[in-house]
Amino acid sequence: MHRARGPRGISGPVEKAKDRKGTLRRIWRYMEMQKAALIASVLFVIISTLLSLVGPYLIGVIIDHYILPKDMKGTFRLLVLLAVIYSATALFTWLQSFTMVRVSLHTIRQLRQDLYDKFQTLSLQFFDKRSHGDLMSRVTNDIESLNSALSQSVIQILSTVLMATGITIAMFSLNWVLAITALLIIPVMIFTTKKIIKYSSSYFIKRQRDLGELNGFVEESISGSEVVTLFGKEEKMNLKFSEINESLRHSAMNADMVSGFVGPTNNFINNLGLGLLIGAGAVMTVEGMTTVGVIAAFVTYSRQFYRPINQLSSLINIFQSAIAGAERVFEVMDETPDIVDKPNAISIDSLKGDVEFSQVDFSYETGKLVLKNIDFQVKAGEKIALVGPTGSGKTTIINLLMRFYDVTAGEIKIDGWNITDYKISDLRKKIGIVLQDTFLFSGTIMENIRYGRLEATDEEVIEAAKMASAHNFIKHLPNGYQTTITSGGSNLSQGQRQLLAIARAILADTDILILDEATSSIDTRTEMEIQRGLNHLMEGRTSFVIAHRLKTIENADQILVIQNGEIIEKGTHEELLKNKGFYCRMYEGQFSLGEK
Ligand SMILES: Nc1ncnc2c1ncn2[C@@H]1O[C@H](COP(=O)(O)OP(=O)(O)OP(=O)(O)O)[C@@H](O)[C@H]1O
Repeated sequence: MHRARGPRGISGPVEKAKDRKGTLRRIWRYMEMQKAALIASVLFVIISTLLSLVGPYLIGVIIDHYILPKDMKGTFRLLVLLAVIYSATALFTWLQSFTMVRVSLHTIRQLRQDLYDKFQTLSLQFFDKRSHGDLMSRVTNDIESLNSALSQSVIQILSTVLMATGITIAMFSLNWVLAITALLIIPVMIFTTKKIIKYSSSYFIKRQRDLGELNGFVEESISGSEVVTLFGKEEKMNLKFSEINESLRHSAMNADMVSGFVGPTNNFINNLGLGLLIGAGAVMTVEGMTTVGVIAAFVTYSRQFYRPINQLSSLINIFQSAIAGAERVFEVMDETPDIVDKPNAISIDSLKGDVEFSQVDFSYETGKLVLKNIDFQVKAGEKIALVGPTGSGKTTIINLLMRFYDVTAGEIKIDGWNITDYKISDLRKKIGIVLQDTFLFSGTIMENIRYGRLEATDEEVIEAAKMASAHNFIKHLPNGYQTTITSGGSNLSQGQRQLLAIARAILADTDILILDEATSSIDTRTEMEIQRGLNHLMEGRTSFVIAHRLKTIENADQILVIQNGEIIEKGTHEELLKNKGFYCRMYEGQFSLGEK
């Protein structure tokens, strides 16, 4: 989430962590690994703060004891000392931020790694429940805001507090009347800043909302650009966009204008305070209660004092929202993976391919059964077709077989063992999928096919492409197997993408195969090639085919007709036709539409 931030660090409403202590403790556990660097950094902060306290004091001494008595040599000597002190301050400030950035980056790297590792262990069920944008934002924004909080705000908060304490002590030890005069101005400053922030925060909320709406709108119109063009809605979208854009300009302007008052107002109050200090100092000097040098020291101190105090509230805000972000990251880390290997999970090199579903029930959300009493057996090497209306549960059966989800009741066995007995990664490796929407990544055709088995040689890749009937079209591409595919494969036709997926699956040579047939129409020639490729692929392998055109499954060993999560008919094509049930009606429906 983008956080609106006004000038001079004034921000919109700050999100607070629910369990701040617990989250801090966990962040600490990460930072602890860098203990030495952390201690060094704190030490550097203390040294640089102490050094910057010496400066103003020394200026007072120079004025009173050297400049006023006209001791030029002594003045010069002390000026050199002052230069050394200021240089050392700069050096230690740099050292302190350098070590802290290191600590922070190491911490963040570990955190990011842990979060990524965690993602790998979570099931699809977890990802179903959350928006991808939200998860992405945890990996990027939340971790990044923690990074900037750790590398900057923590140290700044510490140095501000140290500095404020140090200056207060120094002021009181120099002259308590002047100290009280200088401090008087602080409550006034805090009070006015608070008032302005309170007034501007409603504008910030509005700006944040407008910004969110704008981002959402842009995201939608980019991802839906085809649909927009198709329906000729460009003009309407443009109008809507300029409306939101204008609204954002308006709210951002209000927010920035109001918060822009803070800086000048504080400056004004600062100067007022300074005037007061000098006035009081002048009277006291005349009365012999203080010296010009002390006034000079006070002026410098109060400059050093007000600036960090001004920033403190925004620093604390940054820190708080970073803690809230960290809490969201930890939330993901605390998810217990619901699908894990059993302690003695079996490793497998190969599967024979006997599959059995016994009275399997399943629900994605508790209480809403998507599959009811699914019961069937498949012998190794058989071809099983799953047919049924959309939403009937065909993909869900496959999801269960791959163990993307675990059954709610009943059991699934492969080669006589419950699938929960196998190592999940082994099981998934032995089951190949050719999906409707083939996943192609940007890279060459060769690389995309090789994704099926990374150690395959070029010859093996070409052999697989030949078996898949993909070789012909690849050969005619400008760069053959070296042709680059744009991400998602948009420079290939749907049929060509399917052929590549088949080649990939042939290369992967898995023991069980799942085919999700393409729904979109493909020209007859490519269709025949795909069919030929698929027949090669399915030969001797247990294959599950989610079929949309019944023509392609006439030769299946078993057809399961699914409706509303139940198997309503089961048998071969001929048997089901004879039954004159649902399948028969579907088949005749497609036949009369000329699909046969
Ligand atoms: N991740 C999910 N979370 C919740 N419900 C889901 C999820 N996936 C699918 N469903 C629901 O489960 C039911 C079965 O869906 P499934 O995808 O298995 O149907 P399908 O037969 O494969 O449909 P299609 O032919 O359209 O692909 C549907 O009602 C669907 O809305």
